[in-house]
Amino acid sequence: MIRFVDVHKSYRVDGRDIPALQPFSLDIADGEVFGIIGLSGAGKSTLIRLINLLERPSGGSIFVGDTEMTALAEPALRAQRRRIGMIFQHFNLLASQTVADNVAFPMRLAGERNTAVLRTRVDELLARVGLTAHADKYPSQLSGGQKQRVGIARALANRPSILLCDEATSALDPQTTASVLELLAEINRELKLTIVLITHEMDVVRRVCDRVAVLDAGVIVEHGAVADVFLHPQHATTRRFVNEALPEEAASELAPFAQVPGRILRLSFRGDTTLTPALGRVARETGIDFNILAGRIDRIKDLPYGQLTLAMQGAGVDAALAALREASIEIEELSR
Ligand SMILES: Nc1ncnc2c1ncn2[C@@H]1O[C@H](COP(=O)(O)OP(=O)(O)OP(=O)(O)O)[C@@H](O)[C@H]1O
Repeated sequence: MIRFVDVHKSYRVDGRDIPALQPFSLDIADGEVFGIIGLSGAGKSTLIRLINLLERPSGGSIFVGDTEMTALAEPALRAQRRRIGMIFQHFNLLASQTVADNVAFPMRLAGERNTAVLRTRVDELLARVGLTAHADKYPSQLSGGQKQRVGIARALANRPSILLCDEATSALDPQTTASVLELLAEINRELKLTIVLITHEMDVVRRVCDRVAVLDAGVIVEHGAVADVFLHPQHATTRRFVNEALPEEAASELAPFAQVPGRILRLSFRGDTTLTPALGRVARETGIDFNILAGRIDRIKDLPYGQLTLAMQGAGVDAALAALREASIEIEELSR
């Protein structure tokens, strides 16, 4: 468990304290993928760097497991930091060292000198990230996605229990982003590692995170299970992020429905309800008519979900809505 208790952070600039994070408390559970999303300057980097105390909080306590990080002196803190791996937007690899030496670097730093041990571990890590054939290359000979895989292998070298990802896919194209996110999900599943990632893209959150916190100007305005936040965003900033990830839905809300007869409804299906023909059955049973205006079927991490915006008409609409709710379909009435 990573636990923030009444933590806040200000930076001192020209003798003045500039607040970066307002007081907050937050728990991140062992083994989960936790996303922190926010616009530039919202405080994401500050928040993630508090976990390994690359930034010290101005107040409050931070715990990793049973250890109060904020109470540790420098040598003990260095030892604790080895339990926390980190990857970065611009990879931060050593240009003059090979892939294998980059991966071995944190082990050497931790005092490992046995070349056989180092080689075995490096081989194992490079196999995990799919770079066995690239061990003797230099970073400049690799693509962005390959560099980030080296970054991931290096971050895992000392067998951390937490992996911090600081905008790890922001410099990558969409296809490479997808494959790096898939690798992070696999590492989370197989190594049971806790992953905390910061991003400004809701799609990154949708693909890999279990829970998410939304940061807006230093304040956590919303946090919860990704499916809940995604399907029912409460805060204006969250809605903006969700609309970026679901452009068709956003467009459908703006479409001029004035010409369409009936009540405009948005139905959300999650998990098993996406697989049942509930809408057809309810329409037959209640005699309503419906006209589909927009829709999408996708996944939130491993959870299939669907959203349909439709116009529904007929005497049986209220009975139909009750029957759909009975079938665990969420319904929102959209105003025109
Ligand atoms: N070392 C620093 N000294 C002074 N102010 C800082 C420092 N680091 C960050 N800040 C300020 O703190 C606020 C939060 O910055 P932070 O980098 O945490 O945000 P962010 O959400 O990660 O932004 P980005 O996505 O642009 O990296 C900003 O107003 C920023 O200018």
